[in-house]
Amino acid sequence: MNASRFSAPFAAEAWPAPAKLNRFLHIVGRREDGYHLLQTLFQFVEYGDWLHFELRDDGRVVRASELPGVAVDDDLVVRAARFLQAQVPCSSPGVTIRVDKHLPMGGGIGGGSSDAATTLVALNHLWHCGLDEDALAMLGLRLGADVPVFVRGRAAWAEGVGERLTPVDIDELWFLVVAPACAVPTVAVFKDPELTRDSAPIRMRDFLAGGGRNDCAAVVYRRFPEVAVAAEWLAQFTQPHLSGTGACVFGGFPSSAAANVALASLPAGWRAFVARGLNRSPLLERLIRG
Ligand SMILES: C[C@](O)(CO)[C@H](O)COP(=O)(O)OP(=O)(O)OC[C@H]1O[C@@H](n2ccc(N)nc2=O)[C@H](O)[C@@H]1O
Ligand SMILES: Nc1ncnc2c1ncn2[C@@H]1O[C@H](COP(=O)(O)OP(=O)(O)OP(=O)(O)O)[C@@H](O)[C@H]1O
Repeated sequence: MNASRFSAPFAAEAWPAPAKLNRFLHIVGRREDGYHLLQTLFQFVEYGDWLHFELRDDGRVVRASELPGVAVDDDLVVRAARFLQAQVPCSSPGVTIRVDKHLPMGGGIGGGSSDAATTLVALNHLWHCGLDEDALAMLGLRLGADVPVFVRGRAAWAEGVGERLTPVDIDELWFLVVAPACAVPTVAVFKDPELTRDSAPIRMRDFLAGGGRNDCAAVVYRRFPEVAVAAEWLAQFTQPHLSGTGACVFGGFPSSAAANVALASLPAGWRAFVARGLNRSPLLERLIRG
Protein backbone atom coordinates (compact mmCIF):
# COMPACT_ATOMS: atom_id res chain seq x y z
CA MET A 1 0.00 0.00 0.00
CA ASN A 2 2.86 2.40 -0.69
CA ALA A 3 2.08 3.69 -4.18
CA SER A 4 -0.21 6.45 -3.00
CA ARG A 5 2.22 8.43 -0.83
CA PHE A 6 1.64 12.00 -1.83
CA SER A 7 5.37 12.44 -2.25
CA ALA A 8 5.27 9.93 -5.14
CA PRO A 9 5.94 11.46 -8.57
CA PHE A 10 2.36 11.61 -9.78
CA ALA A 11 1.34 13.65 -12.83
CA ALA A 12 1.22 17.35 -11.97
CA GLU A 13 -2.40 17.57 -13.05
CA ALA A 14 -3.57 14.83 -10.62
CA TRP A 15 -5.74 15.85 -7.64
CA PRO A 16 -5.18 14.23 -4.21
CA ALA A 17 -7.97 12.63 -2.13
CA PRO A 18 -6.37 11.99 1.28
CA ALA A 19 -7.65 9.59 3.93
CA LYS A 20 -8.96 10.84 7.28
CA LEU A 21 -8.67 9.38 10.74
CA ASN A 22 -11.23 9.82 13.50
CA ARG A 23 -8.85 10.46 16.41
CA PHE A 24 -11.82 9.67 18.67
CA LEU A 25 -15.55 9.19 18.03
CA HIS A 26 -18.35 9.50 20.59
CA ILE A 27 -22.02 9.00 19.90
CA VAL A 28 -23.88 11.53 22.02
CA GLY A 29 -27.44 11.11 20.74
CA ARG A 30 -29.71 10.42 17.84
CA ARG A 31 -31.77 12.65 15.52
CA GLU A 32 -35.43 11.97 14.81
CA ASP A 33 -34.52 10.65 11.34
CA GLY A 34 -32.31 7.99 12.96
CA TYR A 35 -28.97 9.65 12.16
CA HIS A 36 -26.54 9.60 15.07
CA LEU A 37 -25.18 12.73 16.69
CA LEU A 38 -21.43 12.51 17.04
CA GLN A 39 -18.44 14.18 18.52
CA THR A 40 -15.28 13.41 16.63
CA LEU A 41 -11.91 14.82 15.68
CA PHE A 42 -10.97 14.53 12.03
CA GLN A 43 -7.35 14.65 10.92
CA PHE A 44 -6.03 13.94 7.42
CA VAL A 45 -3.08 11.72 6.57
CA GLU A 46 -0.55 12.09 3.79
CA TYR A 47 -1.85 9.07 1.94
CA GLY A 48 -4.80 8.52 -0.37
CA ASP A 49 -6.30 8.23 -3.84
CA TRP A 50 -5.38 10.28 -6.89
CA LEU A 51 -8.00 11.64 -9.28
CA HIS A 52 -7.53 12.71 -12.91
CA PHE A 53 -10.03 14.94 -14.71
CA GLU A 54 -10.16 15.37 -18.47
CA LEU A 55 -12.70 17.96 -19.61
CA ARG A 56 -15.06 17.10 -22.45
CA ASP A 57 -17.53 19.28 -24.33
CA ASP A 58 -20.41 16.83 -24.79
CA GLY A 59 -21.82 17.36 -21.29
CA ARG A 60 -21.26 13.75 -20.24
CA VAL A 61 -19.73 12.53 -16.97
CA VAL A 62 -17.71 9.43 -17.80
CA ARG A 63 -15.88 7.12 -15.37
CA ALA A 64 -12.65 5.85 -16.89
CA SER A 65 -11.67 3.51 -14.04
CA GLU A 66 -13.38 0.43 -12.62
CA LEU A 67 -14.43 0.28 -8.98
CA PRO A 68 -15.17 -3.34 -8.04
CA GLY A 69 -18.74 -3.78 -6.83
CA VAL A 70 -19.75 -0.15 -7.46
CA ALA A 71 -21.92 0.63 -10.50
CA VAL A 72 -21.09 3.81 -12.42
CA ASP A 73 -24.25 5.61 -11.31
CA ASP A 74 -23.53 4.80 -7.64
CA ASP A 75 -19.89 5.89 -7.72
CA LEU A 76 -19.54 8.89 -5.41
CA VAL A 77 -17.19 10.50 -7.93
CA VAL A 78 -19.80 10.34 -10.70
CA ARG A 79 -22.58 11.40 -8.32
CA ALA A 80 -20.52 14.38 -7.11
CA ALA A 81 -19.78 15.50 -10.69
CA ARG A 82 -23.45 15.21 -11.72
CA PHE A 83 -24.56 17.03 -8.59
CA LEU A 84 -22.27 19.92 -9.39
CA GLN A 85 -23.30 19.89 -13.04
CA ALA A 86 -26.89 20.45 -11.95
CA GLN A 87 -25.75 23.65 -10.17
CA VAL A 88 -24.01 25.14 -13.19
CA PRO A 89 -26.39 27.54 -14.91
CA CYS A 90 -24.58 27.82 -18.26
CA SER A 91 -24.08 25.10 -20.91
CA SER A 92 -23.19 21.79 -19.30
CA PRO A 93 -19.53 20.92 -19.27
CA GLY A 94 -18.52 17.28 -19.19
CA VAL A 95 -15.62 15.32 -17.77
CA THR A 96 -13.87 11.96 -17.87
CA ILE A 97 -12.72 10.94 -14.39
CA ARG A 98 -10.06 8.37 -13.57
CA VAL A 99 -9.41 7.34 -9.97
CA ASP A 100 -6.15 5.71 -8.88
CA LYS A 101 -7.73 3.92 -5.95
CA HIS A 102 -5.50 3.08 -2.99
CA LEU A 103 -7.78 3.54 0.01
CA PRO A 104 -9.63 0.43 1.18
CA MET A 105 -13.41 0.58 0.64
CA GLY A 106 -15.48 0.37 3.81
CA GLY A 107 -12.28 1.14 5.69
CA GLY A 108 -13.55 3.98 7.87
CA ILE A 109 -10.86 6.28 6.52
CA GLY A 110 -13.23 8.06 4.17
CA GLY A 111 -12.08 6.92 0.73
CA GLY A 112 -15.40 7.42 -1.02
CA SER A 113 -16.13 10.69 0.80
CA SER A 114 -12.67 12.07 0.00
CA ASP A 115 -13.00 11.13 -3.69
CA ALA A 116 -16.38 12.91 -3.76
CA ALA A 117 -14.96 16.03 -2.09
CA THR A 118 -11.97 16.19 -4.43
CA THR A 119 -14.34 15.89 -7.38
CA LEU A 120 -16.48 18.78 -6.09
CA VAL A 121 -13.47 21.02 -5.39
CA ALA A 122 -11.60 20.18 -8.61
CA LEU A 123 -14.59 20.51 -10.94
CA ASN A 124 -15.79 23.71 -9.26
CA HIS A 125 -12.36 25.05 -10.26
CA LEU A 126 -12.05 23.43 -13.70
CA TRP A 127 -15.63 24.18 -14.75
CA HIS A 128 -15.45 27.73 -13.30
CA CYS A 129 -18.68 27.14 -11.33
CA GLY A 130 -17.82 29.83 -8.80
CA LEU A 131 -19.34 28.08 -5.74
CA ASP A 132 -17.75 29.11 -2.45
CA GLU A 133 -16.50 26.70 0.23
CA ASP A 134 -19.76 26.83 2.23
CA ALA A 135 -21.86 26.00 -0.84
CA LEU A 136 -19.56 23.12 -1.80
CA ALA A 137 -19.61 21.75 1.76
CA MET A 138 -23.42 21.86 1.77
CA LEU A 139 -23.56 20.01 -1.54
CA GLY A 140 -21.07 17.52 -0.12
CA LEU A 141 -23.19 16.81 2.95
CA ARG A 142 -25.94 15.52 0.66
CA LEU A 143 -23.47 12.92 -0.64
CA GLY A 144 -22.26 11.75 2.78
CA ALA A 145 -21.69 12.90 6.35
CA ASP A 146 -17.91 12.91 5.96
CA VAL A 147 -17.73 14.89 2.71
CA PRO A 148 -17.79 18.45 4.18
CA VAL A 149 -14.58 18.06 6.21
CA PHE A 150 -12.75 16.90 3.08
CA VAL A 151 -14.14 19.86 1.10
CA ARG A 152 -12.96 22.32 3.76
CA GLY A 153 -9.58 20.60 4.07
CA ARG A 154 -8.79 21.48 7.68
CA ALA A 155 -8.47 19.10 10.61
CA ALA A 156 -11.59 19.70 12.65
CA TRP A 157 -13.53 19.07 15.81
CA ALA A 158 -16.91 17.88 14.52
CA GLU A 159 -20.38 17.72 16.00
CA GLY A 160 -23.89 17.12 14.67
CA VAL A 161 -23.66 14.32 12.10
CA GLY A 162 -20.16 15.55 11.33
CA GLU A 163 -21.11 18.77 9.56
CA ARG A 164 -20.58 21.25 12.42
CA LEU A 165 -16.86 21.77 12.03
CA THR A 166 -14.40 23.81 14.06
CA PRO A 167 -10.86 23.84 12.62
CA VAL A 168 -8.15 22.62 15.03
CA ASP A 169 -4.38 22.33 15.12
CA ILE A 170 -3.30 19.11 16.79
CA ASP A 171 -0.13 17.01 16.87
CA GLU A 172 0.81 15.80 13.40
CA LEU A 173 1.96 12.39 14.62
CA TRP A 174 3.04 9.57 12.37
CA PHE A 175 0.43 6.85 12.06
CA LEU A 176 0.54 3.18 11.24
CA VAL A 177 -2.84 2.34 9.69
CA VAL A 178 -3.77 -1.34 9.41
CA ALA A 179 -6.52 -2.29 6.94
CA PRO A 180 -8.04 -5.68 7.87
CA ALA A 181 -9.24 -7.74 4.92
CA CYS A 182 -12.91 -6.94 5.44
CA ALA A 183 -15.22 -4.06 4.65
CA VAL A 184 -17.41 -2.79 7.49
CA PRO A 185 -20.75 -1.38 6.28
CA THR A 186 -21.31 1.87 8.23
CA VAL A 187 -25.05 1.33 8.28
CA ALA A 188 -24.75 -2.11 9.95
CA VAL A 189 -22.77 -0.63 12.84
CA PHE A 190 -25.18 2.29 13.33
CA LYS A 191 -28.12 -0.14 13.37
CA ASP A 192 -26.64 -2.48 15.99
CA PRO A 193 -28.83 -2.53 19.13
CA GLU A 194 -25.76 -2.80 21.37
CA LEU A 195 -24.13 0.40 20.09
CA THR A 196 -23.37 2.97 22.80
CA ARG A 197 -25.47 6.01 21.94
CA ASP A 198 -25.42 8.07 25.12
CA SER A 199 -21.85 9.18 25.71
CA ALA A 200 -21.50 12.39 27.69
CA PRO A 201 -20.18 15.23 25.52
CA ILE A 202 -16.52 16.12 26.06
CA ARG A 203 -14.44 19.23 25.36
CA MET A 204 -11.34 19.60 23.21
CA ARG A 205 -9.23 19.92 26.36
CA ASP A 206 -10.50 16.52 27.57
CA PHE A 207 -9.29 14.93 24.34
CA LEU A 208 -5.92 16.69 24.62
CA ALA A 209 -5.60 15.32 28.17
CA GLY A 210 -5.90 11.78 26.82
CA GLY A 211 -9.70 11.36 26.84
CA GLY A 212 -11.86 10.03 24.04
CA ARG A 213 -12.44 6.59 22.55
CA ASN A 214 -14.39 5.16 19.64
CA ASP A 215 -17.92 4.18 20.69
CA CYS A 216 -18.26 1.92 17.64
CA ALA A 217 -15.27 -0.23 18.60
CA ALA A 218 -17.05 -2.81 20.81
CA VAL A 219 -19.69 -3.53 18.16
CA VAL A 220 -17.15 -3.66 15.32
CA TYR A 221 -14.70 -5.91 17.20
CA ARG A 222 -17.54 -8.32 18.04
CA ARG A 223 -19.03 -8.45 14.54
CA PHE A 224 -15.73 -8.38 12.62
CA PRO A 225 -13.14 -10.45 14.53
CA GLU A 226 -10.40 -9.61 11.95
CA VAL A 227 -10.60 -6.00 13.15
CA ALA A 228 -10.17 -7.04 16.79
CA VAL A 229 -7.15 -9.15 15.83
CA ALA A 230 -5.56 -6.19 14.01
CA ALA A 231 -6.13 -3.94 17.06
CA GLU A 232 -4.56 -6.55 19.37
CA TRP A 233 -1.52 -6.79 17.10
CA LEU A 234 -1.10 -2.99 17.04
CA ALA A 235 -1.39 -2.87 20.85
CA GLN A 236 2.11 -4.43 21.09
CA PHE A 237 3.52 -1.12 19.82
CA THR A 238 1.07 1.66 20.69
CA GLN A 239 -2.50 2.30 21.72
CA PRO A 240 -4.80 1.11 18.92
CA HIS A 241 -7.80 3.15 17.76
CA LEU A 242 -10.62 2.35 15.36
CA SER A 243 -11.25 4.96 12.64
CA GLY A 244 -14.91 5.77 11.91
CA THR A 245 -16.87 2.53 11.87
CA GLY A 246 -13.76 0.60 10.77
CA ALA A 247 -12.39 -1.59 9.42
CA CYS A 248 -9.08 0.33 9.72
CA VAL A 249 -7.27 0.57 13.04
CA PHE A 250 -4.43 2.99 13.64
CA GLY A 251 -1.83 3.96 16.20
CA GLY A 252 0.28 7.08 16.63
CA PHE A 253 4.11 7.19 16.76
CA PRO A 254 6.54 10.05 17.42
CA SER A 255 8.51 9.48 14.20
CA SER A 256 8.36 7.82 10.83
CA ALA A 257 11.18 5.51 11.92
CA ALA A 258 9.24 4.26 14.97
CA ALA A 259 6.11 3.63 12.90
CA ASN A 260 8.15 1.78 10.28
CA VAL A 261 9.70 -0.51 12.94
CA ALA A 262 6.17 -1.71 13.74
CA LEU A 263 5.26 -1.92 10.04
CA ALA A 264 8.29 -4.16 9.43
CA SER A 265 6.79 -6.86 11.64
CA LEU A 266 3.35 -6.80 9.99
CA PRO A 267 2.07 -10.36 9.59
CA ALA A 268 2.31 -11.67 6.01
CA GLY A 269 -0.74 -10.92 3.88
CA TRP A 270 -1.92 -7.93 5.96
CA ARG A 271 -2.26 -4.48 4.41
CA ALA A 272 -0.99 -1.39 6.18
CA PHE A 273 0.69 1.94 5.56
CA VAL A 274 2.63 4.56 7.47
CA ALA A 275 1.73 8.21 6.93
CA ARG A 276 2.00 11.52 8.69
CA GLY A 277 -1.07 13.21 10.19
CA LEU A 278 -1.93 16.52 8.51
CA ASN A 279 -3.95 19.46 9.77
CA ARG A 280 -4.20 20.83 6.20
CA SER A 281 -5.38 18.62 3.38
CA PRO A 282 -3.08 18.33 0.34
CA LEU A 283 -6.24 19.14 -1.66
CA LEU A 284 -5.94 22.77 -0.51
CA GLU A 285 -2.33 23.06 -1.76
CA ARG A 286 -3.40 21.53 -5.08
CA LEU A 287 -6.26 24.01 -5.41
CA ILE A 288 -3.94 26.96 -4.75
CA ARG A 289 -1.61 25.68 -7.52
CA GLY A 290 -4.61 25.77 -9.90
C1 LIG B 1 -18.78 7.21 11.13
C2 LIG B 1 -18.17 8.28 10.25
O1 LIG B 1 -17.24 7.74 9.34
C3 LIG B 1 -17.41 9.26 11.14
O2 LIG B 1 -16.49 10.00 10.41
C4 LIG B 1 -19.23 8.98 9.47
O3 LIG B 1 -20.17 9.60 10.30
C5 LIG B 1 -19.91 8.10 8.46
O4 LIG B 1 -20.02 8.87 7.32
P1 LIG B 1 -20.39 8.26 5.88
O5 LIG B 1 -19.65 7.02 5.62
O6 LIG B 1 -20.25 9.43 4.94
O7 LIG B 1 -21.87 7.84 6.13
P2 LIG B 1 -23.17 8.17 5.31
O8 LIG B 1 -23.02 7.65 3.93
O9 LIG B 1 -23.53 9.61 5.50
O10 LIG B 1 -24.21 7.26 6.12
C6 LIG B 1 -24.36 5.88 5.98
C7 LIG B 1 -25.44 5.41 6.95
O11 LIG B 1 -24.92 5.39 8.28
C8 LIG B 1 -25.87 5.87 9.22
N1 LIG B 1 -25.34 7.07 9.87
C9 LIG B 1 -24.32 7.77 9.31
C10 LIG B 1 -23.78 8.88 9.95
C11 LIG B 1 -24.36 9.27 11.19
N2 LIG B 1 -23.90 10.33 11.85
N3 LIG B 1 -25.37 8.55 11.72
C12 LIG B 1 -25.88 7.46 11.09
O12 LIG B 1 -26.79 6.84 11.60
C13 LIG B 1 -27.15 6.17 8.43
O13 LIG B 1 -27.95 5.01 8.50
C14 LIG B 1 -26.64 6.34 7.00
O14 LIG B 1 -27.60 5.98 6.06
N1 LIG C 1 -15.47 6.39 -5.28
C1 LIG C 1 -15.78 5.53 -4.29
N2 LIG C 1 -14.80 5.05 -3.50
C2 LIG C 1 -15.10 4.20 -2.49
N3 LIG C 1 -16.32 3.75 -2.21
C3 LIG C 1 -17.34 4.19 -2.96
C4 LIG C 1 -17.11 5.10 -4.04
N4 LIG C 1 -18.29 5.35 -4.59
C5 LIG C 1 -19.21 4.65 -3.92
N5 LIG C 1 -18.66 3.94 -2.93
C6 LIG C 1 -19.40 3.07 -1.97
O1 LIG C 1 -19.29 3.65 -0.66
C7 LIG C 1 -19.01 2.64 0.32
C8 LIG C 1 -18.20 3.26 1.47
O2 LIG C 1 -16.96 3.60 0.94
P1 LIG C 1 -15.79 4.30 1.77
O3 LIG C 1 -14.52 3.80 1.24
O4 LIG C 1 -15.99 5.78 1.77
O5 LIG C 1 -16.06 3.73 3.21
P2 LIG C 1 -15.52 4.22 4.55
O6 LIG C 1 -14.04 4.43 4.44
O7 LIG C 1 -16.01 3.26 5.57
O8 LIG C 1 -16.18 5.64 4.74
P3 LIG C 1 -16.41 6.47 6.04
O9 LIG C 1 -15.18 6.54 6.83
O10 LIG C 1 -16.78 7.79 5.41
O11 LIG C 1 -17.52 5.76 6.75
C9 LIG C 1 -18.24 1.56 -0.45
O12 LIG C 1 -18.42 0.31 0.14
C10 LIG C 1 -18.85 1.65 -1.85
O13 LIG C 1 -19.95 0.78 -1.97
